[in-house]
Amino acid sequence: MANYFNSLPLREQLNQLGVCEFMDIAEFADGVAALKGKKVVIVGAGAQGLNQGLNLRDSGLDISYALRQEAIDKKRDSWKNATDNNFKVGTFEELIPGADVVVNLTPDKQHTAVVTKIMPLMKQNSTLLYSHGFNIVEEGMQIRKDITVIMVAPKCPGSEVRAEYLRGFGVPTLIAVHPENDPEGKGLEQAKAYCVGTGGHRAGVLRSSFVAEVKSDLMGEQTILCGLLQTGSILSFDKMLEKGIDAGYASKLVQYGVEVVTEALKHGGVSGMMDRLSNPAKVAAFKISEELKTIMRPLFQKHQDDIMSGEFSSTMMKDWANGDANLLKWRAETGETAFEKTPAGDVKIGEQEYFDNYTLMVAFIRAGVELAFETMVEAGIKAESAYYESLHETPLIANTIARKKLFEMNRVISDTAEYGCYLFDQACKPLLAGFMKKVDTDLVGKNFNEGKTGSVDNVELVHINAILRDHPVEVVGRKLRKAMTAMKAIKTA
Ligand SMILES: NC(=O)C1=CN([C@@H]2O[C@H](COP(=O)(O)OP(=O)(O)OC[C@H]3O[C@@H](n4cnc5c(N)ncnc54)[C@H](OP(=O)(O)O)[C@@H]3O)[C@@H](O)[C@H]2O)C=CC1
Ligand SMILES: CC[C@](O)(C(C)=O)C(=O)O
Ligand SMILES: [Mg+2]
Ligand SMILES: [Mg+2]
Repeated sequence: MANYFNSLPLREQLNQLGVCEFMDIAEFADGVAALKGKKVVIVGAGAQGLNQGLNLRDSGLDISYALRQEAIDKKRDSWKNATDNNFKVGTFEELIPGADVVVNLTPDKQHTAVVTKIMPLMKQNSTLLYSHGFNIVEEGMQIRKDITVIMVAPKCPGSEVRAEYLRGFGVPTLIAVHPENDPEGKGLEQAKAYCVGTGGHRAGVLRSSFVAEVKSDLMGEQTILCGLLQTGSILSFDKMLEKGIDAGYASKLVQYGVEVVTEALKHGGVSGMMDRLSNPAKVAAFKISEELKTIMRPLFQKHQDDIMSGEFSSTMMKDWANGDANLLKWRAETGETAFEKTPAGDVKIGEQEYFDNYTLMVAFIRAGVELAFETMVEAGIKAESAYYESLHETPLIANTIARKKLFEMNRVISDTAEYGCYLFDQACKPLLAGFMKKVDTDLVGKNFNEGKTGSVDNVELVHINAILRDHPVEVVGRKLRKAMTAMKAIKTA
């Protein structure tokens, strides 16, 4: 097998990279009809598998789980997830032959092995569904030509796919049909029906391509969504300890601060988040984030370049072949950081205090969101796709850090995302060493406004507000958030 993207002529690469059409909710008027009465068999009952299955069943679809024999024999978590929720569970041999749609929600590193096993069992003209295009695009998996291959990719961790559905909302989703496998032309209707079943149509759906989804998803998860939230959290906590801030306070500020700060992002974009600062703090955060953008831009561009060229995928696949040596090493190192090992203190921190005492995280998030968006767009990814991957998903990842720190984030995201997150973190921390030397407690741990005159140059402030509001991520964001009519605010800590 060879990297599918690299096998395409440049013209077709750009064509598939540029597939991105915001779908009007009226296009989902048929609901789940295209899959009603069909047998949908999910392979894998993990973060995505279980939560998508719960939503799909609640949406009236026939859902069962095909698990590995050993998972059944040893009653592993996947078996417990499925049986505890009263789903029918069977082996590949028992369930795949009768399936109309087989949903592959196993880890990316297992896809080739899993698809090789299940494809011979799949009936003629059935459908294979992915939630990430890595196996098709980066590994170049060839699927039997009578099988329809589609993708429904939630831009969100599995736990939030379920949580937002239960709130009556959903998560932004990319849907796609693999152009090499749509023999009966039914792929798009089935992908739309599946998307309705997960609730994604309520949050916003992009008709995308396998190529566009992979190249944007890998970039978002490695940089702003996971990598920078990890690096920013660890550096912020270490700086507060260095400066003598109480460890319990520091831990709570970092663990819950990213959720509180990004909740403002969710509703008002970058400018909405920045507006929560005092004007003097906003000016400072703007200047700091400009400096952060300058320092980190080459790293963001390297990640995007390596994703486009296939260098990232081949590097990660070498680690797969080496028993996940780096993944496991970096996971262990993260677990040993002071932030991860220090419990949040039993201390009251008001919602506004998270903004006033954590200006640094606001600066990190503005820099990361804009950098990720700018880098994706300059690489040919369309603005709507870049928005979902750089801004909209950030608060949903922050929710996982608030739950149980970086451990929880890295547990619920995919192994692919976890590997990319560590890859970024390993490079970004030393890159920011010089910058962090200048950071003091007014930016992290104490109220920025304390002991300051509070004066602001009005002309400068008007200029900064215009720059923030006119950034392309804000322009596309205002349009997409308008479509998310049912989005619910969450009760933050
Ligand atoms: N995590 C996320 O939030 C997101 C993930 N995705 C994509 O969704 C897919 C699934 O990811 P995710 O939910 O994180 O995966 P998880 O690691 O959470 O779950 C994997 C599931 O697959 C099973 N499994 C593992 N290896 C095999 C195998 N060789 N054969 C059969 N079953 C196997 C596991 O059960 P057991 O080991 O017990 O057999 C488990 O139930 C990936 O393609 C990922 O990129 C997309 C968007 C977000
Ligand atoms: C952000 C990581 C992710 O892409 C996701 C939850 O969307 C993943 O692969 O887990
Ligand atoms: Mg993703
Ligand atoms: Mg991903």
